[in-house]
Amino acid sequence: MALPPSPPDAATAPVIRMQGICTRFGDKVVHDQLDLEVRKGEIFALVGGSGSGKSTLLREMILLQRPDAGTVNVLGLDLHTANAAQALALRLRFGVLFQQGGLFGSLTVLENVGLPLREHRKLPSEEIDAIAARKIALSGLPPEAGAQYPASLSGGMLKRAALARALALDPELLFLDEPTAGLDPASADGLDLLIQQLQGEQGLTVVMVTHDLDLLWHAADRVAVLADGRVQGLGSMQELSTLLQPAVQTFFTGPRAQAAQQQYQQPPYPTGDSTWKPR
Ligand SMILES: Nc1ncnc2c1ncn2[C@@H]1O[C@H](COP(=O)(O)OP(=O)(O)OP(=O)(O)O)[C@@H](O)[C@H]1O
Repeated sequence: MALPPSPPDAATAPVIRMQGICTRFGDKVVHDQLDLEVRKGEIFALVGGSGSGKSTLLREMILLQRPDAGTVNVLGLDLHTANAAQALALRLRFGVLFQQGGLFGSLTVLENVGLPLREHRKLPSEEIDAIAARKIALSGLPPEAGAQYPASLSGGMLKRAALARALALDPELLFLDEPTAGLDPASADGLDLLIQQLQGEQGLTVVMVTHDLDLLWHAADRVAVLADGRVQGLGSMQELSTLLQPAVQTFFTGPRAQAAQQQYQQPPYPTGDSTWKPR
């Protein structure tokens, strides 16, 4: 007698499943029968050369764009057949940090972070401010940052404020488009740690597009390398480093790539510290 199918393992069940994705702009084929799965609770990175279709893929996951063919399923909802109400309900379950931050310059940080709550939750104003203040703290900003306007913030603080807003509605999924782009190394390192902390403490699934090799080595659980319209390699950076495909090897050759790998393999921890473990 045939055994019943085993139930999906909740720990590794896909929260995003893309199958047979084809995307074209005019004659240009960006995705060609691309398949991809993101598992619950992981930090998943999309990498690839310029124009390889990373941002387009991210836009297809967050309902900003439709592929020409294929299916996209996010948190159990098939985006192709979803109606407007289902799509809106899904949007409220994920947060997005766009590359430019996207904060409103005429609003304070506290008002910016509170905006999604004002739009989508019927809560008293004081409660919204209190939640927004908690998200600001969670994002590593000092409480006084809430009263500041975006123009007076540094690049690193702006990213954290935008992250606080992306977290306002307690998302299950967090999408990050080049989260460390344009940041000085110290701010970028701070954001690396924050992303890992959020994933660990809030149980978030994180999907990010990045070129930041340090972020990939230190934070990403799995990395998908896009080239020629498909995923050419998938795994941890350690696993990818053993693959020979040229599109994958790009991330492991050259002085910057090697410096990032060495830094990961020789972290600054006291020698003899047996409690330290690499991710
Ligand atoms: N709305 C659009 N209209 C026409 N072409 C587009 C559009 N959006 C993206 N493209 C093209 O699709 C290709 C993939 O773009 P995409 O932004 O997804 O690449 P990417 O991998 O994110 O690149 P980068 O790392 O440079 O940001 C590029 O050649 C781009 O010019």
